[in-house]
Amino acid sequence: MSKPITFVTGNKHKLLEFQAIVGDDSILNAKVDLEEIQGSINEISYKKAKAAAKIIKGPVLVEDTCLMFNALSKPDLELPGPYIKWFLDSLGLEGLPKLLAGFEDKSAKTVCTFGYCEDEDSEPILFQGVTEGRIVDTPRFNNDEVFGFDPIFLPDGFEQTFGEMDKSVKNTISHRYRALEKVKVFLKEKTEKN
Ligand SMILES: O=c1[nH]c(=O)c2ncn([C@@H]3O[C@H](COP(=O)(O)OP(=O)(O)OP(=O)(O)O)[C@@H](O)[C@H]3O)c2[nH]1
Ligand SMILES: [Mg+2]
Repeated sequence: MSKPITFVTGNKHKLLEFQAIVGDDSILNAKVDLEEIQGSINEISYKKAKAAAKIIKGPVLVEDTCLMFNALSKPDLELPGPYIKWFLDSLGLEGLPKLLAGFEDKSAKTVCTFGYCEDEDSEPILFQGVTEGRIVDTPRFNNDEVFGFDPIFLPDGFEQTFGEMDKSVKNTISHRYRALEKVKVFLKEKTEKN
């Protein structure tokens, strides 16, 4: 029988969304804060997957999430991009939209990149999901517990930010959902081969 897969993340909100979207009890979880290199979105998830496989000594899934402000970005340079965690830490939800104060273009993208790695000697495989939207000036949320930048991201075609909408809605349009749709196809094909 093949070894169980472990989803490695230090973020409990990611884990809850992952479980709601994937609904597969056979996937284990390990709470490890993996080292995150400076680099492109794909390089970061690639290295996270390698590092996790080395620690877990078995097949792993990891993910890295970016928030990209189009006015601040150019091809292959997403900002705040993978550094959104540190921008959030230092500016807070109230401060982040101010980065766009001098720009008319408030459009943004959330990008989620899952990495699957069979073991530390294998090449990680990446799966990406993107949701387009824009940044609102003032945080808007309903849930008691706020997840990251959800309250300032308004997905295209919706009137509620990720922070206001029901989780069941976010989990059918989010960057994480779109990346996991690809992961699910991959895991299904892998199971069928074994
Ligand atoms: O509003 C949000 N909606 C989301 O859907 C979402 N997904 C991630 N984030 C935040 O963006 C940063 C990513 O950094 P990140 O990918 O390195 O995550 P992390 O360090 O928290 O966990 P991990 O690296 O152990 O998996 C962190 O501040 C996360 O809280 C989100 N915020
Ligand atoms: Mg991280």
